This record gives sequence, structure tokens and C-alpha cells, in this order.
Amino acid sequence: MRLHLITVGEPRLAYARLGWDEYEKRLRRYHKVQVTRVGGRTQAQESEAVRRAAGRAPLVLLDPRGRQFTSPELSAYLDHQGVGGVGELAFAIGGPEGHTDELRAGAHLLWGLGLLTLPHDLAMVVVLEALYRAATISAGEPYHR
Ligand SMILES: C[S@@+](CC[C@H](N)C(=O)[O-])C[C@H]1O[C@@H](n2cnc3c(N)ncnc32)[C@H](O)[C@@H]1O
Repeated sequence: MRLHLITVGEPRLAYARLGWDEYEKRLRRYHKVQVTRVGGRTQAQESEAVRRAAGRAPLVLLDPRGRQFTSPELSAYLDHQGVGGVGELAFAIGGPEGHTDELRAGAHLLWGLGLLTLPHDLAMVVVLEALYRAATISAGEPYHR
């Protein structure tokens, strides 16, 4: 499956860069991964850049108010999208103000990692690890306990 990871900005802190690189490398064993960093001076510009980067791929927006998944549920969701769906998904992590209401209204899914607001850097690492964990579940491998 093709997973397009779109982030507003880059991981800035050292731990987040290390975490991103590690889980991106692991995730590439299971999926075709594309990474796009976008920017903008305003929330509206950031969301427009996310929309353009996603193109025609169904867009999953990371949003604290979104649907929460267990890891097996996330694995099943990705399997469904990969096998029964279009075979690609775009995931977008927003900037300091999050995504605009307009972008949220047009999204395929809002995905919440929990009710806490995470810093942008940490959210990036959690998303990648969650996608990697889901991939190992789908593959029947023992990483997930
Ligand atoms: C600092 S947060 C922005 C918070 C913003 N006030 C909002 O409500 O979206 C930066 C980005 O990290 C991601 N993020 C942070 N916490 C999250 C959570 N609990 N679930 C999903 N995504 C989260 C979102 O993509 C968000 O746009």
C-alpha cells in the first residue's frame, strides 16, 4: 500500500528526528512510503498546502477530536483500505493551530491519538510507530504485544 505522510514543518527536536527516521525506515519494509513537508504563514495556507500535497489520495487528518483506534483496529482499517479500497492513503499532521474546519470537513477520516494535545514533534513519532505496529499486526509478526 502507498502511505503518503504529510507534515506541516519538520521534526525539530533531536529525539523526534531520531524517532521519525527509525520508524520511517521500519515502515518502508511493509509499505511504499512518501514523505512531504509543507509550510505556510497561516493556518489556511498550511491546510491548503496539505490538500494540494494529498492530491487524490483519501486524506486522514491527525486531529485530537478524531476517531481513536486500538492497534488491531488500525491494522484492520489499513488492510481494508489497502485490499478493498484505493490502495493509498495520505496522513497529515498539522501545525500549531491544527487543520482548518474546511480541510477537516473534506477529509476521509479524522484520526485521534488520544484526548491530550501532543506537540507536533511527538505526534509525528507516535503516528509512524502506530502505522509500523499496525503493519506488523497485519503481517502476523510478534512486535505487537
Ligand atoms: C500542537 S498540535 C495542534 C493542536 C491544535 N490546537 C488542534 O486542536 O489541532 C499539532 C498537530 O499535532 C497533531 N496532534 C496533536 N495531538 C494530537 C492527538 N491527540 N491526536 C491526533 N493528532 C494530534 C495534529 O495533527 C495537530 O494538528
